Amino acid sequence: MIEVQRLRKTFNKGKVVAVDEVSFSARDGQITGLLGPNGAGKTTTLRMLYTLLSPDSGQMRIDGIDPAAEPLKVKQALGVVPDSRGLYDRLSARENIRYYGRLQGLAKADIAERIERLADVLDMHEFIDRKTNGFSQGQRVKVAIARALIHEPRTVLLDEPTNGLDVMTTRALRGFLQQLKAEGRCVVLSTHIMQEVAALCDRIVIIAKGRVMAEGTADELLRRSGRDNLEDAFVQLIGSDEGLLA
Ligand SMILES: Nc1ncnc2c1ncn2[C@@H]1O[C@H](COP(=O)(O)OP(=O)(O)OP(=O)(O)O)[C@@H](O)[C@H]1O
Repeated sequence: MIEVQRLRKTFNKGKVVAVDEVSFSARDGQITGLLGPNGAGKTTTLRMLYTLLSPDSGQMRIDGIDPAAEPLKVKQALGVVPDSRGLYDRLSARENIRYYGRLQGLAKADIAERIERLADVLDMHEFIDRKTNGFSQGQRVKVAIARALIHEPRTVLLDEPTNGLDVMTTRALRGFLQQLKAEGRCVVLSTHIMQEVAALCDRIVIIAKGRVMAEGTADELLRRSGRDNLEDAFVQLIGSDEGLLA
């Protein structure tokens, strides 16, 4: 469970307000989507949650833990797929994932067994022992996801996870995220693709210009906007369709 209250982050000595009093919650057993155009503040919000940035003000709790006060504890509780997938190119996929398992303090045998399981569900066997240098986008995302999940975190944050993926890989990834949800995990993803939130998310947090414009289920957002399709509802709630992809 994630709870965010009045989170604020500025850059360039306060001139750029990236995140402006953002509040939302994300529950276990649900997929929550942060939907917003480019530059809305999605990545900055996620970075604060996973302790890469510290907020100027506001509160965050992940399963009751404050990332600012207990960053190590939060790192153990979270699985993160960041926007830059950041793999070690000279290591194989298996070595990349194993390295994270070791950082999380897992036993070698457990890591080996979990890598096999993740390679099965993410269909990675064909490339698991190749160096990641030269990997396709889809292969890189799969390694980043396996790496994020090696310690079986309760909460999973994914920054634009389907960016650059083809239709088949996107479908497979969506199925995988549904599986994480069915296991009772709290899944939060950011995207600027409307179809993605419509297809996948139980709750949608619409962000634009650093602010939450609306939050709710797809049905609630439709009702609130008075529109009969999500695309029109999003445009109505954000005030523009600039930067959003259908
Ligand atoms: N390190 C930084 N220094 C200065 N400005 C930044 C920094 N990081 C983010 N910003 C600015 O903060 C705003 C929000 O950026 P952010 O990356 O959070 O948006 P986003 O919603 O993730 O967008 P996208 O969909 O393009 O990834 C933008 O105006 C961006 O230029």
